[in-house]
Amino acid sequence: MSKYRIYELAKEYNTTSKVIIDILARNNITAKNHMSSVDDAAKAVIDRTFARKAGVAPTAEKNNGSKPADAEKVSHSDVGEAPGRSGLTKQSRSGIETRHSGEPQRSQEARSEQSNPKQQTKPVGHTGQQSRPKQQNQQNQPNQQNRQAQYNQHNQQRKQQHSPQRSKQTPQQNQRGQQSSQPQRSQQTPGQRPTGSQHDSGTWHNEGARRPVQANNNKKRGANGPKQQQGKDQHATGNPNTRPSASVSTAKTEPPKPKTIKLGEPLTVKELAGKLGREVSEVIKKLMMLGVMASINQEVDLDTATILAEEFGVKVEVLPPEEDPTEIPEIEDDPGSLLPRPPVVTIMGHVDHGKTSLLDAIRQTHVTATEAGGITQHIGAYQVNYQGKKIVFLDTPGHEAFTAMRARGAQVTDIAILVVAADDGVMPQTIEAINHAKAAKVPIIVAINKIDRPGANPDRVKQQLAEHGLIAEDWGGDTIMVPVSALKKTGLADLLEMILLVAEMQELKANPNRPAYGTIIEAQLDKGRGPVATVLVQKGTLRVGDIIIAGTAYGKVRAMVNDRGDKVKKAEPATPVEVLGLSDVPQAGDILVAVDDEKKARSIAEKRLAKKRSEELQQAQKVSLDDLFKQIQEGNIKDLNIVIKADVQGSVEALRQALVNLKNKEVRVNIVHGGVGAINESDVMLASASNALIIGFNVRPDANARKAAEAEKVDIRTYRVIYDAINDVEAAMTGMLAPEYKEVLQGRVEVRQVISIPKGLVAGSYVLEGKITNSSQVRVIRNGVVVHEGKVESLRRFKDDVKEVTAGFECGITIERYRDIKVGDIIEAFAMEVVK
Ligand SMILES: Nc1nc2c(ncn2[C@@H]2O[C@H](COP(=O)(O)OP(=O)(O)OP(=O)(O)O)[C@@H](O)[C@H]2O)c(=O)[nH]1
Repeated sequence: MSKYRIYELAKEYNTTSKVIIDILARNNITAKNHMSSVDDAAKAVIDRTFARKAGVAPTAEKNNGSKPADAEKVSHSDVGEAPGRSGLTKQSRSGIETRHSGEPQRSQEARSEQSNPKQQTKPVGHTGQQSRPKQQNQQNQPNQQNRQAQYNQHNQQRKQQHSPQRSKQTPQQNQRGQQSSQPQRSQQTPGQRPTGSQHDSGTWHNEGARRPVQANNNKKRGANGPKQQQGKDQHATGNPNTRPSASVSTAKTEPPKPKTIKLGEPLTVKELAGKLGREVSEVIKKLMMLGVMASINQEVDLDTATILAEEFGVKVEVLPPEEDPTEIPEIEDDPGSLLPRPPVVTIMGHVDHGKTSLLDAIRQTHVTATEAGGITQHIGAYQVNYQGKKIVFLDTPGHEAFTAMRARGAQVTDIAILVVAADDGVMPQTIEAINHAKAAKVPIIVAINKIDRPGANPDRVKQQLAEHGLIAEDWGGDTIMVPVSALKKTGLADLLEMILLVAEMQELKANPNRPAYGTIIEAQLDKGRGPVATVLVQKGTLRVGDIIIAGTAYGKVRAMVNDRGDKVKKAEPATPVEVLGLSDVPQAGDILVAVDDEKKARSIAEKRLAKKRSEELQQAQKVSLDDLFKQIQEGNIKDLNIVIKADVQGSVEALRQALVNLKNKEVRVNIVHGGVGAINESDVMLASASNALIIGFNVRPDANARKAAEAEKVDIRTYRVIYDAINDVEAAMTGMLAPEYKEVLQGRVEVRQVISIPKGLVAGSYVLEGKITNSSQVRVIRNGVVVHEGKVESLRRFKDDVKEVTAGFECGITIERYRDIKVGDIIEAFAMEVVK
């Protein structure tokens, strides 16, 4: 019969003597103090009690307060002594240490859950702590199997009782809790180890250090990641005390994941990932799933960014676009402030159909005649009074001006008058004019002109126009067609009446009581008056003294002159006036706006100028034979557009055929236009618009074309031999165009003695730096001035010809066809190298 001291039992169970005495007392066994001895029966009671209560904190112990140090000891030894636990990282060990030393709250919680030191092995069944029971068994010998079974059973019960969420664990997790996890662990990669440790309460505090690896693993494991996250969350939820520390460490290591982001403009994938708090790779992957292939620095438009953000569960707040500093916000007019205004009319039509004649006829009949003594001044637009109502005619016939303005965003015309000669009928430019007016959604009134002519056939004109969608009213359509004769001045009143009628239907209105807004119709630099611009005021009233900005020009209105040459102080809507006082000559179609601050006007104008310059620089990117190959390589050019001009049609065709056949894998030659005659401005404009280069064979560009080509950065190449043209284009396409050279300095030589020989002069010299060779090009410099440039004729050391002489050596140099060498001259040796 063995005897056991109370203190020995207490020591065995890592508890206090009082706990042992209390347990014995409850079992009617008396033990006075820690030195008291008890028999086997009492020992069995203690063993049973601890085995049964494993995992439950005995009240007595709670009351006594377990010793954290004890708990630590167990934990440490558990971990530290576990043989073959290489999978348990140092991190998780240190995690346990951290838990006890740095997180008293957690220790408390751990204590309360694990009052029994054996319960330190609570995570049995969790992958990270498998060896603990075993190790514990080494320490606590009796009834170990029994206790182990009881412990496991209890542990399972406890999980179910105390952690409702845990019961929701995935089967896998439950399995882990019940079975030995060794097989599972063996399946895990080292990177997965922390997952098991997650269930080890101690490792929560080490999350921060481990998280990046985990994040990686999650990425690698794909679907496993969220599951593990879920498991972790469950754990955290099931154990409220652990939650704060867990969430704190999460916040520390993971980028914040916003619920809402603000986007204002397209941004790169990298920037977007940053805003979303995601890895760039995640964003790229999601984009790929959306069918968008993008690299890290590629821009994503707002729509795509919004869809992508929503995929991540992030709401997007779209910010209004940033204000363009070169733009002046338009003033919205209150409908109540609008008053009727005169219509603005443009006359269009085919060449020689009588546009100018018609304009003149109207002006003479209704301006000069009605305004007695009035001098009609050409300012690009004029007002006509008819039946007490005003009509503004733009005195810039032809659709070029009309479309040029439209291209600049200015819509000045309310009504288009299409002049068609009754004898000639519809011609190519008539059709163009119809299309331009239609594109601008401007109503058309047809003036069938020259009805006085013997061959005039208005019905044929109507017939032809009907084919282009303009059906005369008397034919059941809605296009007003007025027969007129500009020469005989007949039908003009009818035409004006119709203009007023159409204008009335359009209900043209503007607010005269606001800062002026208008369009530049014409502008030029006047020798005496400086920049002069004709402005059609469209809204508001322009006054002398107003601060204005028009395109890149700005200034203060110094004076205004109307179409009759009168000085005026103000111009109301639909009034054309000449304006003086601008800093520069604006372009036709520029918008003129009156602003309140001259500084602001200047600043905006300067910004516009800078913008224009940068746009011009971009224009320089136009195709040219010199950089064709580079552009092809950069993928900028797939079609090489060419305009061909030649002296005869045969040459045009020959060139066209030969050039088209030059196509290769990367680029295809496309002849946008081929014509006979000198290269003119219109060829250049066409080439500019279609990013083409111009090839001229036996023709030259005229002065205007040259100027335009310079301005538009259009490459013009002229040839006298057809094969040269073909060879050049071919060479440019393959990057074999005659190379450029650059100068490379080889060395500097000082002339110290001049020796006269029968053939000429030898410069007895000393190479100061670098070298000079017998094939060097040389520059003779005297007192800093270049006095000669040529080539080395001979290079000698003593009496021998040498190929080169380097720094620190003397030599004799003769220079081709140069005899004026002097002592003290510096000879610069250089070579021309090909620029790659
Ligand atoms: N018989 C007759 N001749 C006219 C009439 N109108 C214009 N002409 C003549 O037609 C020719 C061309 O007239 P323009 O007014 O210069 O024609 P346009 O359309 O302005 O021509 P471009 O400015 O070159 O486009 C001139 O010789 C005019 O005298 C008309 O009503 N009857």
